[in-house]
Amino acid sequence: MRAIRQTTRAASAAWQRMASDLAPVPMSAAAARASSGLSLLRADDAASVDAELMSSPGFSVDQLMELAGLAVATAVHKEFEGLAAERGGCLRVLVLCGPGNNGGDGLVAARHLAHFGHKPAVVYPRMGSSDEAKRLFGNLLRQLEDLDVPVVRDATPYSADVIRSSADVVVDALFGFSFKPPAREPFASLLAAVAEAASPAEADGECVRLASVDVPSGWEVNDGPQEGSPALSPHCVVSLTAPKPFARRLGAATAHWLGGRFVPPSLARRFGVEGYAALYPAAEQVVRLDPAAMPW
Ligand SMILES: NC(=O)C1=CN([C@@H]2O[C@H](COP(=O)(O)OP(=O)(O)OC[C@H]3O[C@@H](n4cnc5c(N)ncnc54)[C@H](OP(=O)(O)O)[C@@H]3O)[C@@H](O)[C@H]2O)[C@@H](O)CC1
Ligand SMILES: [K+]
Repeated sequence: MRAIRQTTRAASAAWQRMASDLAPVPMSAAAARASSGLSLLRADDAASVDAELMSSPGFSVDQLMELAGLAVATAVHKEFEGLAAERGGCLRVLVLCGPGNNGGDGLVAARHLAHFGHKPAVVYPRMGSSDEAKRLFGNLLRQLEDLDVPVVRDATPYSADVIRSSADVVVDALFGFSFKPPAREPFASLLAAVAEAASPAEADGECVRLASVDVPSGWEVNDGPQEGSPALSPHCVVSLTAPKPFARRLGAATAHWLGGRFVPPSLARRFGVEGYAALYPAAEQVVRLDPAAMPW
């Protein structure tokens, strides 16, 4: 009898061990995001994806920038279609371009916005000084000149009032995933002016609409707005390749678009971002993300 009880106890313990092995283990939030392929791309991983695209699939920076800038222009056009209709179909778009590739995306976007029938103007205070930067950005500037898009190199006249009176929409292409806060001049003053111009003016509640390319400039890529520096509140963000972790800090009122539909699945999988490809409808180059459907 005692032997039977011992055998029964041993069997029950073995069963409990087996049952606990089979029970679903609660997933960490990060593991859940990775398994859905909808991870957020931290700044250093975004730089790695960029570098790998240019080494292993052999993309040139011109190719990627062209697709990124076209996605930005398309998202801006779609997001502000209602406003454009109120303005007779043509928006005055002030495109603020920084010294790196985020600024290059802005130069490309300005060209496509002109082709879409809008009226872009570019502020481009500082261009990279390497031979490669001079070639790449020099070509983009010449292409804008051919379309009679004005390019201003001095940012100092751009106060909040000047921005409000000269633009319906501001495209913020000042800094992307390589930004390290705090912003230095002349960008710090320009950011303060844009932040003010994009907040409803007390007098009439009118403000320019602000679209940020990849990252709202001045925000830390992984952590979001920084205390003590002017924080942009964009109406719309166009993430490229995959959203970065700052996306958790976007308010519900901010439209979030995704573009940069060029990452091969094998590379995307290695960074847990392969799920974004399925969100694009048919041949669209951009998709408006539904925050409720994102695991972050
Ligand atoms: N695969 C993709 O997704 C693709 C991404 N693309 C785009 O590239 C973007 C990343 O471009 P990126 O690496 O050139 O860097 P970006 O953020 O433009 O800025 C670097 C510049 O800013 C400067 N700078 C930094 N901090 C500063 C400060 N506090 N105050 C003042 N200046 C400061 C820095 O100067 P430095 O500090 O080095 O002197 C340097 O000159 C990415 O977000 C996306 O938009 C597409 O074009 C192609 C495909
Ligand atoms: K930006």
